[in-house]
Amino acid sequence: MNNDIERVLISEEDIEKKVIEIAESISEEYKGKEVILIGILKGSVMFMSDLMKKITIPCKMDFMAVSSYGEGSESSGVVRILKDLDFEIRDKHIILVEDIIDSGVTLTYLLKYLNARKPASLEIACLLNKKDRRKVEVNAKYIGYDVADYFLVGYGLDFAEKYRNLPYVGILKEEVYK
Ligand SMILES: O=P(O)(O)OC[C@H]1O[C@H](OP(=O)(O)OP(=O)(O)O)[C@H](O)[C@@H]1O
Ligand code: HPA
Ligand SMILES: [Mg+2]
Repeated sequence: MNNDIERVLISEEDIEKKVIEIAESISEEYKGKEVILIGILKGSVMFMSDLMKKITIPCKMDFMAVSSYGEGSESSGVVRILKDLDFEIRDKHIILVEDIIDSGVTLTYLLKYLNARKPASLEIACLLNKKDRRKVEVNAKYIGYDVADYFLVGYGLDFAEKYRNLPYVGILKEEVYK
């Protein structure tokens, strides 16, 4: 598996530091409020669980499953909801937790979908931001790292469902997906 990686872009140690920073900001800024973290399956799973463990205020977790990439390395542009929320989010403070913003299509769709349910607030916490690939603008309150336009895997990110279990974020060798 490691042989398919061109190089490590963000190490396990750096991810951990960044997760702690984001968790501290959230703990401070949402003090006294009830927060629900919504993880977007499956890519957000590692970030979601590490982040939640470092948040020091009471918070709940829920998940949605959507998919737009299928087996490929390019977004199809069509977002499908595979699993909806368990919780009612009206008047709640919501933080959407994502591994990566690429075209922005997934989060734009989700913001619109969730805003229709009238949460008290709706923000985004995302570990990776691939700005140069944006098709639709998305404003995320908490961003871990701005990254260049490489196809990335690890720490939840996959290619054809593989590599999610790598503990770092790495650049996938082009020959693997081209
Ligand atoms: O900004 P975008 O271009 O929409 O891309 C970002 C989304 O794509 C990936 O998910 P994917 O649909 O591949 O599902 P997964 O999380 O199960 O890997 C990633 O986890 C984000 O959710
Ligand atoms: O770089 C990426 N890697 C894996 N999944 C993704 N979904 C959007 N961008 C990426
Ligand atoms: Mg994916």
